[in-house]
Amino acid sequence: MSKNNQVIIFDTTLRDGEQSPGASMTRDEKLRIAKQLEKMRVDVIEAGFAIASPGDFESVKAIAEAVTESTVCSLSRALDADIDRAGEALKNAASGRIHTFIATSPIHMKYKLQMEPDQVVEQAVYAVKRAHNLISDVEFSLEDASRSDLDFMCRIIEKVIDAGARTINIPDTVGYAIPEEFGYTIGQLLQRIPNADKAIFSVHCHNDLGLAVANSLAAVTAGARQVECTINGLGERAGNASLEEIVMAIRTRKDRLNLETGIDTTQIVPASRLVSSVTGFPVQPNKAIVGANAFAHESGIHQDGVLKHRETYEIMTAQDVGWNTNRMVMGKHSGRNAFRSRLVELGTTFKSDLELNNAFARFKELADKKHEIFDEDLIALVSDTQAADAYEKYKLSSLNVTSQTGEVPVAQVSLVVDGNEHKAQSEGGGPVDAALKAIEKIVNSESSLELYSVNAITSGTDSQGEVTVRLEKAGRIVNGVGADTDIIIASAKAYVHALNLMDANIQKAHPQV
Ligand SMILES: CC(=O)SCCNC(=O)CCNC(=O)[C@H](O)C(C)(C)COP(=O)(O)OP(=O)(O)OC[C@H]1O[C@@H](n2cnc3c(N)ncnc32)[C@H](O)[C@@H]1OP(=O)(O)O
Ligand SMILES: CC(C)C(=O)C(=O)O
Ligand SMILES: [Mg+2]
Repeated sequence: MSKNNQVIIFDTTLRDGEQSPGASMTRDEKLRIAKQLEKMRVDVIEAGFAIASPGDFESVKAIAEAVTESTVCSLSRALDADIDRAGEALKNAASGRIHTFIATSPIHMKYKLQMEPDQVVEQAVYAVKRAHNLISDVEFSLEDASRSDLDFMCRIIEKVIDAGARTINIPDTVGYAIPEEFGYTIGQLLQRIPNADKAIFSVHCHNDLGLAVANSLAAVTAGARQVECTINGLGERAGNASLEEIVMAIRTRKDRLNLETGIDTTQIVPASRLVSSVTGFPVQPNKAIVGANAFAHESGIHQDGVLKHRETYEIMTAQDVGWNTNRMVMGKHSGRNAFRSRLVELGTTFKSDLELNNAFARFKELADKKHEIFDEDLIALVSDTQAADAYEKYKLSSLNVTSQTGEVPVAQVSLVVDGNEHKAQSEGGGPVDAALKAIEKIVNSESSLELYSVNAITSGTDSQGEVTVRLEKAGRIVNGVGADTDIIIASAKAYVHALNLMDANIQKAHPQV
C-alpha cells in the first residue's frame, strides 16, 4: 500500500495539454510555463515528447536545463529511438525522468500495435531496462489501462518493476472509468502485485465523461500516490484531470482524504492565466477554482451570508488559490445588504432607510436592463437618486421619441410640475434635441444651454451614459446630471435635474417667487 500521505503532483500541461488541438506551444512559451510550474512546486513536469519533433526535443532540453526544483520528464514510446531521444534531451537535468509507455488493452494491442500480449510484455520490460540504463528515474504507463485485463496488468507491472520502473502509471486514456470501479482497480493492483511496494502507483485520467477528477480522487483514496494532471484541465479531447481541482480537493477535504500535496496553491491562478494566454484557450467563467466566477457572488441571499460570515458560501478563500479577493457582483439578484455595503465601501452614506430604498429600487430597474452593474454605475445611480430626492419641482414622468432614417425626430414628453401632469410634443435636430425642446415647451425656463456632454460610465454597449447639462439664466449657472442606459432618457433626466437646481436656486434667492 501507499508509503505515506503525500500525493506527488505530475503536471503534463506541456505534453498531454499540448495535445489539445490548437494548443501547440513554442519552446520559449513552454519554458515560461515550466518556470511557473516550478514556482508552484509541482513535483514532476512532463515537458514534452522528445521524439515528436526537433522543437519538442529542444523544449524538453531547455526545460531540463532551466528547472532545478522539479523533476523534468519526457514521454517516449517503448522504442529504442524514443527512449534514447528522451535520455539525450534530459542529460543535463538536475532531476530527470523517462516516461515510457505501451498499450495493454485488447483493443489497442490487437488493432493499433498489432502485437500479441506476450510481445507487449517483452517490449515493455525491454524499454524500461533501456531507459533505466540512461536514467535512474523511470516511469512506465499501461496505456488504456482502464480497458485492460486486471490479471494481464498484474503480470506486466510485476515485470516492469523488476526491470527498474519506480513509478507505475495507470491511465484512463479514453476517460471510460467510473470512480468506484477505478478505485477498486487501483486497490486490486496494489494488493495483488507482490513487488507493488517498490513503486509509486500513479493515475492519469481523461475527462471524456467529466469524471477525470473524481476518478483521480477515487484512485488516491485507494492508495495511488501520484496524480497526473494539467492546468485548466487542458489535454487530449475533453482534457485531463485539472491540477487545480485535484490539489484543492485534497487540501479542502483533508479531513476526509487525509492526504496532502506540496503545491504552493497561491500560484494556481497565475499559472492558469499564463496557460490560458499562451494557448489562447479561455477559461470558462464557471470553471472550479480558476474561473472568473469561482469566488464571485451575485445573489442577494448569498451576498448577505458571505458578508455576515464568509464560510456560509465559500469552502476555500480566493487568496488561497491566488485571487486578490472574492467578489460581490452587483446585478439583478443582489439584495439591499450587499448594495449598501458596496456603497459604503465606495464612500456613500444613506441618510435614511427611505433614501436607501429609493436608490435600491432604481438599482433594480437598472439591473433589469444591464447584465452587470459596476462601481461607476452605482455612484452615478446614487447621485442621480440623491439629486432626485433633494428638491423636485419637475419630475420626468415619461418620454417617447421617434427617430427614423430620413424623418425628423419627434419627442413626446410628460412632465409633472408641482404635482400636475403636463404633456408636450416637439420636433428637433436629433432625438435629444427633440426631447429637450419638448421639456422646454412645458417649462419655458428662459435659460440657455451652455454645455451638453455625454460620458459612457463603463465599457460595453449596455453601459450607462452619464449626461451633464449646464444651464444659464440671469447669471446663474447650474449643472444637471442624469444617468441611464438610454442616452436620450439620460439627457432628459439631466435637463430636468438642471431645471430643478435652477428653480431651487431662485427659491433660495427670492423665496416669494
Ligand atoms: C495516449 C497518449 O497520449 S500517447 C501520446 C500521443 N502523443 C502523440 O502521438 C504526439 C507525438 N507524436 C508524434 O509526433 C508521432 O506520432 C511520432 C513521432 C511519435 C511517431 O510518428 P510516426 O513514426 O510517423 O508513427 P505514427 O504516429 O504514424 O504511428 C504510431 C506508430 O507507433 C506505434 N506505437 C504507438 N504506441 C507505441 C508504443 N507505446 N510503443 C511502441 N510503439 C508504439 C504504432 O503502433 C505505430 O506503429 P506503426 O508505424 O508500425 O504502425
Ligand atoms: C501516455 C499516456 C500516459 C497518456 O497520455 C494516456 O494514456 O492518456
Ligand atoms: Mg493522456
